Amino acid sequence: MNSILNSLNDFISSKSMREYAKKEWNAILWVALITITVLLLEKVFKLFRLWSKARKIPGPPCNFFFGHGNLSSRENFIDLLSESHDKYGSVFKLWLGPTQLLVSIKDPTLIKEMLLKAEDKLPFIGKAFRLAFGRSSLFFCSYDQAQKRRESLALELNNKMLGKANAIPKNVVDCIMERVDAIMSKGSVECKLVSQHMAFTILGTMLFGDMFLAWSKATFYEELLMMIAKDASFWASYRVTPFWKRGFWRYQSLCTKLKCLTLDIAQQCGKNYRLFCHTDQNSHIGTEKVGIKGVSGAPPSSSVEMQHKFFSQELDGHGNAREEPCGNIMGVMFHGCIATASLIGSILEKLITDVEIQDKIYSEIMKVKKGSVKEDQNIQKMLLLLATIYESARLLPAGPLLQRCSLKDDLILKNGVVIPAGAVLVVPAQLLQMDDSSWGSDASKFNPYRFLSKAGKDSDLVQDTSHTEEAVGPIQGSFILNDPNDNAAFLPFGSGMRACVGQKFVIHGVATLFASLLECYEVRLHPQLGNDPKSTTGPEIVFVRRNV
Ligand code: HEM
Repeated sequence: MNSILNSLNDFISSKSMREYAKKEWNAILWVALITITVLLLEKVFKLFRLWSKARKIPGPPCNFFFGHGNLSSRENFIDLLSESHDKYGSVFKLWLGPTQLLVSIKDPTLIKEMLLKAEDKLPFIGKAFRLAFGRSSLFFCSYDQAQKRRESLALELNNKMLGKANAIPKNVVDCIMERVDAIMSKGSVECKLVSQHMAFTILGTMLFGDMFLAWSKATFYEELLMMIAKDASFWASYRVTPFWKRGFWRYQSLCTKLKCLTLDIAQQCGKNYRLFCHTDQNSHIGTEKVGIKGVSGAPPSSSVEMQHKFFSQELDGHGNAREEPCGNIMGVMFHGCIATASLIGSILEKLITDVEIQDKIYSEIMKVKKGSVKEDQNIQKMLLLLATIYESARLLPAGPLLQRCSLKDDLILKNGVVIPAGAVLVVPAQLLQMDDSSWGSDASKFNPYRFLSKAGKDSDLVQDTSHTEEAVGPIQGSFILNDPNDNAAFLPFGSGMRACVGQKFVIHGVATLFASLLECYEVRLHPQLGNDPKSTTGPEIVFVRRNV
């Protein structure tokens, strides 16, 4: 009897347990269903919000659900933007997909406003850096995450490095010149290759110090960086990271090698700094021991201090455990080398095509040198050289678009246009930098004098001095150099909240390099190999030693 009662009890309790479990399960399913519905409704609501706000921005009609995606893959996207701006005005929209809105802005005043207000970058750019170099804060899409590191790098670059007469030390320039001599002994050089090498040496010594010049793995590092640069955008363009592709893993192994090399040289730099500080600052032993070339006996310079600060922050992940050690160093090397090489290449090309300007810059360099008691180049006085750098940057073909977005808030421009949050904002910088309305009728021509004004009359810009008496001789005293950023259509370094933090450093560094280069050499187009239209490496050039 007892056993019957027990089994009846068990049956009832297991039945109520089952029912309880069933109810629990149903409740979980309901909660999941409600959550998914809320999330979907939120997405649909956001989509309607995006569509209704975007409706007010002019643009080509879009009858296809997937938008103008086919147009964005048109061979020359810049031509498409140019045509659409002519048709729809200074702000227009394109749908790249049902949820992807692109807004292009061409009016300089609106651009300035937008670049100040839109603080975030496109997730695509952050992804390219993250896939190659791991998580880092510089080049991160959200401004909040990048701000602190941006500010510290900008402060270190601008204050400490520019406190000196030259942005890059003389021994670095000498090292590059030695390399140019060695290349020249073999004949002509490819413009692209020599520019890349110059940029790499400038950036390497800026970040890693003088020991970078003697680093045996520097050539391999340069090759690795260029291989990664070739494929970075391609792998980042996948929506889902393509772990199943062999090519992706080959790319990842290149990135891992680069990380190991960066850690290696960064740790050596850290050790060097400590050794450097522990030895008697007035003795020569310290620097010889650690192999620092060309600075024997000098106390730790501000640039060495900067490197130490940069490395200690980088090696300990800048206090953020989620950051890849040295991720920012690799990012700066990557972006800095490519962009600086492109600028140096652009200057070299302009100098070989405008020999008259090259001769004038040479006279200017010699005049400044004669009047200077110090061995350092006095770059600030080389106005035509600096104006040539600005003008080459203006005509720089690299980076035709600036890209931004505002991840959280809508953007309201002064002209009343509301750009919904999450839209891709582009500025066709290349179009703007060659626009007649901002630069005059000779906008597409190389004319460095557009950045010079007659002294005493601020607004009196030099028009075309190529045939005037003044233009033949050096120009200091009678001219002043305009701030290129005064013209809102000067955007080779971007503008606003996410503008390039390396602008001043690069302009001064490249000027120092060219002042030394042009003092010793004339740069000429190779008479036979010169301009091969099929060449992907730029024109072949020769450096002809001057008889001084
Ligand atoms: C000729 C050389 C260079 C050019 C033409 C250049 C150009 C640019 C441009 C166009 C941007 C985007 C700006 C924007 O969206 O408004 C940028 C961002 C940046 N540049 Fe450069 N750059 C050069 C060299 C350098 C160097 C040498 C460094 C560092 C030492 C550097 C550090 C940065 C950083 C950190 C950013 C990212 C800012 C951010 O996303 O918050 N750049 N650069």
